[in-house]
Amino acid sequence: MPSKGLLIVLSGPSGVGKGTVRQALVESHAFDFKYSVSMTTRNPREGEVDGIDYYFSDKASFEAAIENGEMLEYAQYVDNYYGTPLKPVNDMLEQGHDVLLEIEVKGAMQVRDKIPEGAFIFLTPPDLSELKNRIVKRGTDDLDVIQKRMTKAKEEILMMESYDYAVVNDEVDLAVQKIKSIIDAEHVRVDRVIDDYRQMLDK
Ligand SMILES: Nc1nc2c(ncn2[C@@H]2O[C@H](COP(=O)(O)OP(=O)(O)O)[C@@H](O)[C@H]2O)c(=O)[nH]1
Ligand SMILES: Nc1ncnc2c1ncn2[C@@H]1O[C@H](COP(=O)(O)OP(=O)(O)O)[C@@H](O)[C@H]1O
Repeated sequence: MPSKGLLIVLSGPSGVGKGTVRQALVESHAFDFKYSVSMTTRNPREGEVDGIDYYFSDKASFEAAIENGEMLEYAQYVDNYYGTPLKPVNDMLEQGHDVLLEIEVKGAMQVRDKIPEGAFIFLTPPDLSELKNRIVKRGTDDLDVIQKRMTKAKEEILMMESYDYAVVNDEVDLAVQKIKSIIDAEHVRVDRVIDDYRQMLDK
C-alpha cells in the first residue's frame, strides 16, 4: 500500500506570486504533486479555463455544495466565495499523491483543524510596495479591487504566525528551492515515517 500523500497548503496575499511559484514548481519538477482545483463564484479572468484554473460556479450552486457537505473548506474573499471540493482531495491523498491547495488564510485554518499533519506554507512579498506593484503589473483587477486586496493583504500577513513555514517570494527560483526543501523535510518527518512502520507492524 502506498502511504497517504502529503497535503500542502500554500497561502499568501493576492499578487504575492502563488500562481507563478506553483507554475515554476511544476516546470522545475522539484517534486510531484497534484493541484486541487478550487470552486469560485468570481468571474473568469482572460485565459482562465473552467476545470483547470477554477470550477467557475454561481452563488446558488456554491451554497448548495456547502449545504451538502461537499467542501473541505470555503471562505468569502473580496465579495466572492472560494472553496476546496473535498472528494478529489481525499481521493488523491488516498492514492498516495501529494496535493497542493492554494487558498487564503481563513480556509487554510479550517483545513488545519481537519488535517493538522499537512504542511502549511505562507508566501510573503519582500515588502508591501512590491506587492502593490505586482498586483498592478498583473493588470487583472480594477483600482477599487486592488485597494480591497491590499487591505486584505495587511490582515493576512499578520496570520503568517499560524503557518509552519514562511517563504519570501523575492526571486521565483529561490522560492521554489525553499519550498522543495520544506517538502523534502516533511516527507522524512518522524510522524510520517513511523506511520508506514505501524502499518507494516500491524500486518
Ligand atoms: N479559502 C479558499 N481560498 C481560495 C481558494 N481558491 C483560491 N483561494 C484564494 O482566494 C484569493 C483570491 O483568489 P483570486 O481571485 O484567484 O486572486 P489571486 O490569488 O490574486 O490570483 C487568493 O488568496 C486565493 O489563494 C479556495 O478553494 N479556498
Ligand atoms: N518573484 C517575483 N518577482 C517579480 N514579479 C513576480 C514574482 N512572482 C510573481 N510575480 C508577478 O506578480 C504578479 C502576481 O503574481 P501571481 O502569481 O498572479 O500572484 P497570486 O497568484 O499570488 O495572486 C504577476 O504579474 C507575476 O508575474
